[in-house]
Amino acid sequence: MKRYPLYIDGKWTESKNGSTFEVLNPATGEVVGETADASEEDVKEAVEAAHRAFPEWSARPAKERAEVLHRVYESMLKHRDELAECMTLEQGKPLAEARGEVQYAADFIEWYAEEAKRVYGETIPASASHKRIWVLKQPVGVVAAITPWNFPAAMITRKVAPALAAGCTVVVKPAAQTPLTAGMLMELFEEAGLPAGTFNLITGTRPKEIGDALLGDTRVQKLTFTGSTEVGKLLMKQAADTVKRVSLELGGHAPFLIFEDADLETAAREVAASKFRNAGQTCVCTNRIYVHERIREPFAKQLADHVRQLKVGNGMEEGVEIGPLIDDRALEKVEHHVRDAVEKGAQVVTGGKRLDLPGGCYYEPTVLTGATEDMLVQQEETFGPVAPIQSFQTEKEALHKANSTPYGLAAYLYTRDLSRAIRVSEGLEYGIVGVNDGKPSAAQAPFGGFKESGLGREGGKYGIEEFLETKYVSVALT
Ligand SMILES: NC(=O)c1ccc[n+]([C@@H]2O[C@H](COP(=O)([O-])OP(=O)(O)OC[C@H]3O[C@@H](n4cnc5c(N)ncnc54)[C@H](O)[C@@H]3O)[C@@H](O)[C@H]2O)c1
Ligand SMILES: O=C[C@H](O)CS(=O)(=O)O
Repeated sequence: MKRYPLYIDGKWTESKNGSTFEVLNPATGEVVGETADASEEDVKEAVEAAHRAFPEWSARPAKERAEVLHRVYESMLKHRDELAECMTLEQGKPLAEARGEVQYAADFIEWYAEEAKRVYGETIPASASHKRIWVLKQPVGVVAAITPWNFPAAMITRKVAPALAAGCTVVVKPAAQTPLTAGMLMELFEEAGLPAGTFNLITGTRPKEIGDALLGDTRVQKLTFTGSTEVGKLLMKQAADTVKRVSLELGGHAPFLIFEDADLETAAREVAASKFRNAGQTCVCTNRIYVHERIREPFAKQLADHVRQLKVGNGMEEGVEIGPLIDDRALEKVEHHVRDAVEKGAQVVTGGKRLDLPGGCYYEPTVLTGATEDMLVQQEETFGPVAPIQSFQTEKEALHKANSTPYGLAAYLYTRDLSRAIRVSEGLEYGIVGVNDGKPSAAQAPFGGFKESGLGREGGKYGIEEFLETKYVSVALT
């Protein structure tokens, strides 16, 4: 069983009050680990360590910062199976997905190791002949990073990699459901030779207390948060008190538009790839499926046939494709959404109930037809393996329905008509659009949302900008 203290100022340390908490396996309910339960005092010490470490780390040549990140990248790949197993034990995703997440998480480290050396400034022709103007990019300072449970590795490296590359120092607070993967990552960063205080890890079961301590500390210049829109709004308000820079990666409610020229088998495969990844617990999962009325029935059959083949079970078993939901509360939300849909007239084509496997929070991968906009599945992020289908008649109607939500993270469409693909992609009010592609996420692309799905971008050349300030210097020649 894994056990991790806090990691503050280059040292593993118990929480000030000595308290710890257990980590449960969502597939079995068994205890799989234990970590320290931080208090406000521990958070203050972590921020102090990050503040103290900032001058040296930010002054290091970018090449040296890049070399540390490259060592972390190599180490993650070397320890991929151990990291994946740890992730599956505490989060539940199937091993194959967990191994994929380790690679995805490592890709951010690699990308920002390279990006560190390309933080360029510029010169601007001054309007006065005796003046010179140049623009600098400088690290913002101490960063507080708060991350969710559904991608225990990637949501940390997608923040820590650009922050460290830019010369910032960080305090990371992972979700209480998945602190063990964070601890393993911390070990790899420590082995890579990060200076003390550069990366600090705070785990705990009192997120508000920890968040209040981070957001209330004037030494913390930046908050980068990934999680629900509800909590994101709270933190954005809190950050205003000290005008902290804020990056928010929030909730999604992705539509998938299937046009009448779609290849049904391929379209069903892409919808399933988007919908059922991590048992439907990703921010970019398809939540709403809009199918042209002429192909609604054959598409629904195609998708249901595909879904019935999916193997549900403990993610530690090779071949399992759908693991458990993270906890009972998540399971009850999915049940509530399906019950509400059926009560309002939806039909269950396959699935539609919890799976009574021993100890776990399992729900059958489900396909519904006859969905209508008044149903909860069409209004809220289900965050579970439920695929509600409804039909549309025109492109304009499909686009209107797709955009009729406060969310704007990811959207998808399937068509073989290039003009339609371009027209609809441009019309979708979303930060990420997959055209015939149900899994568009990649470390080199700018991941982020419109509207209430967030602020800022993570990944690609854009992601490091979130950790940089822009300064210009004007020199009058004497
Ligand atoms: N846009 C993205 O990139 C992205 C990625 C993953 C997950 N998400 C979203 O995250 C949600 C699922 O993750 P979750 O259940 O962990 O979300 P959550 O908002 O409940 O928790 C996210 C993190 O915030 C912490 N937290 C909760 N309340 C807090 C408070 N008052 N003050 C400070 N910290 C607090 C939690 O402990 C956790 O570490 C979904 O809505 C999903 O769409 C978005
Ligand atoms: O759920 C959140 C992740 O950001 C999804 S992805 O793996 O980045 O697509």
